[in-house]
Amino acid sequence: MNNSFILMELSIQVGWRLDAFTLIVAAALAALTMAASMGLLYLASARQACLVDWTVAAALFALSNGLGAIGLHQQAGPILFIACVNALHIGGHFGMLAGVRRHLHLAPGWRWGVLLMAAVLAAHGLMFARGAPLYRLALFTPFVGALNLGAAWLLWRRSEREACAAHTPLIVLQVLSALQQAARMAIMLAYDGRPPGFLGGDFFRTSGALAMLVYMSLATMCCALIVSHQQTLALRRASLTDVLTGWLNRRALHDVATRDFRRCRRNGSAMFFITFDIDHFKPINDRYGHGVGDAAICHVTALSARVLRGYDALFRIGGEEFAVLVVGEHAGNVCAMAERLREAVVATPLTVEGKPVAMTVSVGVAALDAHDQKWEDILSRADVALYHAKQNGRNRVSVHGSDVIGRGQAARLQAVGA
Ligand SMILES: Nc1nc2c(ncn2[C@@H]2O[C@H](COP(=O)(O)OP(=O)(O)OP(=O)(O)O)[C@@H](O)[C@H]2O)c(=O)[nH]1
Repeated sequence: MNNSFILMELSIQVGWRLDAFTLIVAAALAALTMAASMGLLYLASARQACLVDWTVAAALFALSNGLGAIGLHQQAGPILFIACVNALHIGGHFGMLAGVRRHLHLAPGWRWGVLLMAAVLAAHGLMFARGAPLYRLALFTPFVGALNLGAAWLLWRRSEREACAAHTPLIVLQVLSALQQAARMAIMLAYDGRPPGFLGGDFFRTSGALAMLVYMSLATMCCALIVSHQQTLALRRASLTDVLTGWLNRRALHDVATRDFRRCRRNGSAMFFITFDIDHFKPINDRYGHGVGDAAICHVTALSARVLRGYDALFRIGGEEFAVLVVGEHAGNVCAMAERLREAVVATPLTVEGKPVAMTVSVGVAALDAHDQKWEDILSRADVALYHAKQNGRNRVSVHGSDVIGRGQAARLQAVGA
């Protein structure tokens, strides 16, 4: 049974009375609270731009309800007054969608929102819209429903896996809002614009104001939840990322490698570490200064990331030492990848003050072994191979374990250990 009918029944049995004017004032206050909450959250710390859209949306709702309360108090208003109430209301729903779009890194499209509000104002000039509230409801409900469902659909389709839980309440709220608007319109149409009383008052106004009050209260919570969860994710990402290169740090290495080691052990998949270190890096620092040293590190990581495209497990594990975790690849491909990495650094010198500065890297490769107890065992073998590459003249790839090297690569790569 529809919620509205349940409440009608209850109001008759229990004798509830909620007057529309009080409800509209309460909805305006709830909208003001949301505007203040979103605005303060933006100023206080979060600084997420979607908060600005949601502040504007809530302010439009507050204005719409405030004007609605004045109109109701004066019992009637000119059509321009009603047009402003409706345009602001639809603008508020557009603002909710704009905030969702910006949160998902899409353009908020406020230009379309302003056009929509202007079109709503202009539509009140039509004979049809000048008539009974039922006609306006029939005209505008599909737009509000589309805005509500559009926001829900975007959140559902474009949510990252780790943000799903925080997005779900707003998705549900937007869908319920669209359903509520459709149910309200259907009841109005079914009773030809004159349904029985609702909670002791006029159905059209009382149900609309009550729905608005509930929507504003819940939207405040849903939007705040999304923003605070986003902030938590950003902090977590920052704690796992190296500031200079944007590569993952040692803490992230521990999390990712522990998870992948267990999975590879279970599935019997291959797992490799490629470690590499910039050769003679200290002289670059000493000669050109730390700033150029930092640029050299970024130069090498950018080149490596291009060669290792598709592998996002790239780690900075020391000052100028890096590791790449590769899972499920053939040993031959991993060795070829390590060689391409070395070649890319040789082929692309760093430019300092317009002059090329040659750079090279030494690379070590090791694979998961049947006796390994932990991922650190593979990494330390890759480090042994890297040390071997350094000892044997640098600018070369050494692979731990001759069995890891394919026959085709044996000529170019050096094997270390058993
Ligand atoms: N600019 C800059 N230098 C760093 C950073 N981290 C470590 N270093 C420097 O990197 C240098 C590493 O020097 P070494 O370990 O002697 O290695 P190397 O000179 O590259 O020699 P080999 O590795 O043996 O080829 C040290 O001078 C560190 O101060 C950083 O983030 N930025």
